[in-house]
Amino acid sequence: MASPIFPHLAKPVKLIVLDRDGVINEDSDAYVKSLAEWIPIPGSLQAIARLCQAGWTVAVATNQSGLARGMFSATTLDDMHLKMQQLVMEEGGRIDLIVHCPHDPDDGCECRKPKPGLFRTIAEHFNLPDLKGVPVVGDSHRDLHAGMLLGGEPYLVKTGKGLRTLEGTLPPGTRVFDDLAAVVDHLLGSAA
Ligand SMILES: O=P(O)(O)OC[C@@H](O)[C@H]1O[C@@H](OP(=O)(O)O)[C@@H](O)[C@@H](O)[C@@H]1O
Ligand SMILES: [Mg+2]
Ligand SMILES: [Zn+2]
Repeated sequence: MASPIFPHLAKPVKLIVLDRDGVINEDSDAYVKSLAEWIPIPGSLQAIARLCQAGWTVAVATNQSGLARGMFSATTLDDMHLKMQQLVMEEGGRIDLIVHCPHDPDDGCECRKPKPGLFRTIAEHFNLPDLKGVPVVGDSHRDLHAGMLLGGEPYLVKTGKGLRTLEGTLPPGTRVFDDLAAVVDHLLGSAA
């Protein structure tokens, strides 16, 4: 948060925003519809815990149109996020905020990525004017685009739909890594 008197002394905000499907857990073209289908990507939960232990705040921004499509209930989604939170906590970390878009693509909402609504909610939650300098990690172009609209720094992972996304044109300045664990190695300076 910029200090009102000495903005140049404002501490850098160690906040990161993660996409869910294809970054934290395995994605599926048939949607992740149940607790059993919510399977962590190897290394991702531990990567989140390493960030937390280094003083980072972790937020998740996810499109969940499967709700509007009737593929799973809000209760099932809550159960998935409880499982995600519990597994991260077992690794010694925590997820500070999870925001999701429950709408159908045709609903014309403001929160479905690539629109910036979820990222605006995250910035407001942490009393930030924007997400300048905040890493935004995704496997789809819409994740990166939405985060950049608030000033976020785009990071693409090759997990989930990442390799497909790589076939297209990436936003300028996008950094590409194999997976979330490699992004965290980079951010914590522990990359070999
Ligand atoms: O990657 P995040 O945002 O966490 O979640 C993506 C999911 O909500 C689903 O989003 C769908 O896109 P449509 O919503 O049908 O366009 C499809 O891409 C599914 O394969 C995917 O599982
Ligand atoms: Mg995704
Ligand atoms: Zn929405």
